[in-house]
Amino acid sequence: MFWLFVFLITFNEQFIDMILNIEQKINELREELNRHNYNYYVLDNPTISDFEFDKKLKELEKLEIENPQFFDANSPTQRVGGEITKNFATITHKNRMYSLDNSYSKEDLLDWEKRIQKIIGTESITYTCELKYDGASINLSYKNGILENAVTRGDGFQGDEVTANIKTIKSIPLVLNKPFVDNFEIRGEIILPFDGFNKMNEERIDIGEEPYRNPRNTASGSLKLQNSAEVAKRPLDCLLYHIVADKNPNATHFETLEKARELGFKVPKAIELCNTMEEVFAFIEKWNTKRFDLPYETDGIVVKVNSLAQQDELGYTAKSPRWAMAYKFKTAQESTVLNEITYQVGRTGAITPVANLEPVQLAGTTVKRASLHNADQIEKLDIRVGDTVFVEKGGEIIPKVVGVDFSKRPLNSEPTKYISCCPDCNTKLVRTDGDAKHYCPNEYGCPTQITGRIQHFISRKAMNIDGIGAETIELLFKEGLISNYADLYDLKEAQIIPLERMAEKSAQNIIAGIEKSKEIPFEKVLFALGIRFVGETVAKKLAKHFKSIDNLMKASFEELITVDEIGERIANSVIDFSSNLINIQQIERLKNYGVKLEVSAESLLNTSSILVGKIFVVSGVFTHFERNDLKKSIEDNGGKVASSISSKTTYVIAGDNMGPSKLAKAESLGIPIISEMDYLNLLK
Ligand SMILES: NC(=O)c1ccc[n+]([C@@H]2O[C@H](COP(=O)([O-])OP(=O)(O)OC[C@H]3O[C@@H](n4cnc5c(N)ncnc54)[C@H](O)[C@@H]3O)[C@@H](O)[C@H]2O)c1
Ligand SMILES: [Zn+2]
Repeated sequence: MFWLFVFLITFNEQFIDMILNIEQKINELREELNRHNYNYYVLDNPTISDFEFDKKLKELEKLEIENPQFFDANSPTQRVGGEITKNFATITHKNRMYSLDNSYSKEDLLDWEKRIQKIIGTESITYTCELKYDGASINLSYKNGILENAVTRGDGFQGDEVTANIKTIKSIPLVLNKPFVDNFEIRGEIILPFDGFNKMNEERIDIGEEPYRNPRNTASGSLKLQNSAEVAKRPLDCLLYHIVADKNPNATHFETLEKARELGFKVPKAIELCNTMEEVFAFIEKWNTKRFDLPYETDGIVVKVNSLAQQDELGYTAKSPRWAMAYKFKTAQESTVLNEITYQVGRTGAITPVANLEPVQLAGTTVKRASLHNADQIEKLDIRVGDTVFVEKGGEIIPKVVGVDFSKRPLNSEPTKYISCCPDCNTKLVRTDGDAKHYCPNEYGCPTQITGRIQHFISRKAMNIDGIGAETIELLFKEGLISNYADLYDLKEAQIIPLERMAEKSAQNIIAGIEKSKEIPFEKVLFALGIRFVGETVAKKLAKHFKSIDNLMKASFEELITVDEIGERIANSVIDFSSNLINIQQIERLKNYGVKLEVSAESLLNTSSILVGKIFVVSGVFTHFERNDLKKSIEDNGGKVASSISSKTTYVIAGDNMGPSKLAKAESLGIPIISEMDYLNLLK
């Protein structure tokens, strides 16, 4: 009896322990997943892979189903992951926005089919198969054929009103070209096609900034920018996949999508009707490889019950429709051995660590090198030479190392020590607060920075010098013929002919190309100078505003930041450049050689000085002008455009939907608010 008693107590204690452990585990998982949701949706900066995230979510789901006493309506399994922000007006969705249930295998899809067959009471179900576009979800509301507003998914109940940003996307119709029901919502995904993404990154690399990680996070981050003129510069697009309408005249999802396409919406062509799961699997197989040819990222396919009546019957769980199921493709990932970490120096001195890999086949290409981003990334993932690492390739140009297979770590492995000195000139590297990268500060003595700067100077978007390539610059530098871009204009044919792989003809071409670059307009010369953070667009703005290098180099910090879109960081960089003696001397030399360092007479002709001394703030959406053209017109006529209202503002030009805070500020300071027609009258 006594022993039985002891047994029962211990058994009970063990049981209680187990339950406590489960509760703790559930809480830990919930906390962790909430944190990842925040990083992913709010910061657009995930710290684990989607696969890992989904695995943890499934683990939590399983524990919750097995232990229903710990149910919580706020669990990440019960809620859509996004959040609303304080930066935009909050709008409550008329119809809730859901997420999608995910599956990774054909068995999962067959299980799903069984579940829904049981609910509907029939075996024969027709499906629509679509691609799953990887971006940020958006809900567009149309009233009487006109776009009323655009709202992000947010937490599914409420989202951020980002209409002004969405209006910058050319493929979204503001007015429908055909009648449809008076009120409806259409849902889609805001994406950033690879082309545009890669171009944006080239520009960032050009001005010495860290490239964006992937199109999805960049698209989603773009939607949350405060300045829609900035959004307009990003080549976003919108792919539509769902209409919600009280009086939808169509009986099926497929027909509704075709209707949406007729109305002028971009509905991708890769949509198919499937009458069996076999056909669904064939669709999956086809796109599993064809997806690499698409101009944008897809992370899977979505299978939807086609009949809208059956969709109604199936309804929704707390988080997703029962009538749809996503099937996720495995990311193109391989593991291979990391042989060496090398470090590249950019023209701005930024150091980039590069993984040199045992060659591996990945999504149709052989990968030998992959990006490691920066020191933090190496430390966070604990990447070491000799490790077997996972390499992923999306549509980005450079594949990336995403993790380590710790089970294969060699016994003698040692943590990676990030370099502390420049691999090229041995100068001690610096890293400023808030900067992810290390820099070599030896701007004018570091060989790679010197040649990098000259290579940038001659590049196509800059001085566009024919006849010289990157290797020629290296050769000329090595031979001691040039050590900065001004030296190019001193080169003589006779100095070039004797060099390796050179002949009279090539030497002539080089000299002719350099000579011709003297015709390149000032704005391109300004870009070619390689001032940090002064990319192509900023160079244009500065050239237009200051008209000559002398004016620019004399400009004060205050004057610089009054120029539209020039912030403190660029202003400081221009001032640093202008106060450096080496630069001052080089600019003087370029001037003497006849390089264009001021705006030419003809480009001054199209302009007037009617608005000189007047400062404008432009707010809202306009009918006659595109916002950027309006700004250009002000500047062309000598006026200045400022981004915020102050006592110095002369006029505020207001279009539709002017922000209420701007309106209040203008009124409180007594600044006249004029329409675009009033503005045109000013020019007469
Ligand atoms: N790595 C992380 O830290 C982290 C954190 C949170 C979420 N995530 C990832 O985000 C995803 C979860 O996000 P989610 O809730 O947005 O779900 P989801 O992206 O898996 O699927 C739902 C969304 O798919 C989109 N979609 C694209 N094409 C569609 C189509 N043809 N039809 C219908 N919808 C379509 C819709 O916007 C919809 O809201 C998971 O893949 C998860 O791994 C990752
Ligand atoms: Zn260096």
